[in-house]
Amino acid sequence: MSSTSITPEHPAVEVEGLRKTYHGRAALDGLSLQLASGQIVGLMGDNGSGKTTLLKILAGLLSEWEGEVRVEGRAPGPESKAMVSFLPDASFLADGLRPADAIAQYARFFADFDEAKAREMIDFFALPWDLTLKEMSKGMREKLQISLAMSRRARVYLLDEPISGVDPASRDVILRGIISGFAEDSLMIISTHLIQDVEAIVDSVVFLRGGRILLQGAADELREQHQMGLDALFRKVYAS
Ligand SMILES: Nc1ncnc2c1ncn2[C@@H]1O[C@H](COP(=O)(O)OP(=O)(O)OP(=O)(O)O)[C@@H](O)[C@H]1O
Repeated sequence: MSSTSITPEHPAVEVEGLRKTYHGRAALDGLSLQLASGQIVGLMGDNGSGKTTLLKILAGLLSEWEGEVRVEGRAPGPESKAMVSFLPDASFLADGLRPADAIAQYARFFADFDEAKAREMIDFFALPWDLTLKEMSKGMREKLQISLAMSRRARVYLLDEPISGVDPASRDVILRGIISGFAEDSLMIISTHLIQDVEAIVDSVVFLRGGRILLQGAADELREQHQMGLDALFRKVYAS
């Protein structure tokens, strides 16, 4: 992906000395990170390592943290939020909505939302137009939410565990949908435990542990340097 990207003047995401505590305990502990656009980044880490906390801060959904955060050169706020499409790990749509209602809701909320693209993705995923979210399976809901999140013309896409809880065949379909929706000059960060599943689509990875970066780099370089796949590398560095 990176070979066709344009080089922006500033990284799409810049984080310096980011610290976030909950009840005095650090979820992010002085984290620094710079990510250029034009790539898909795998954000990986064990349970509680701070992935969701980081994504929520980048999405402008959490306050009361210390450090410097810039998204497309702006501090998290209304301006940065307009450029960020965030897919939370839990369902965020009302149970009674059907796909067309959800599309209408997104169109009202987001100026950069492309309704036609959302319809295309929903058809790509072969989702039923007549079912409400409540009547859909978890995998179907996940696909619908991904269709909506990917149909914004955002500069930064933040996907929190987009393939957790769906069967392996659906994971592949979801990842294909995600790639088809990815504009190559934007930045996408995908948090996941399922490294093997995303390995083929990520350009670079960030491994978190205890709210800090354990390892970061281009996927190809890490594979070459360590002579192993990212999944094996993850297991090795987290076991040590
Ligand atoms: N609302 C909250 N109140 C208190 N503690 C929280 C809250 N949200 C997160 N934490 C704590 O912050 C730390 C980081 O949590 P976070 O959800 O960011 O990790 P994660 O890497 O996304 O984990 P997982 O892989 O399990 O989803 C954990 O210790 C968690 O208990």
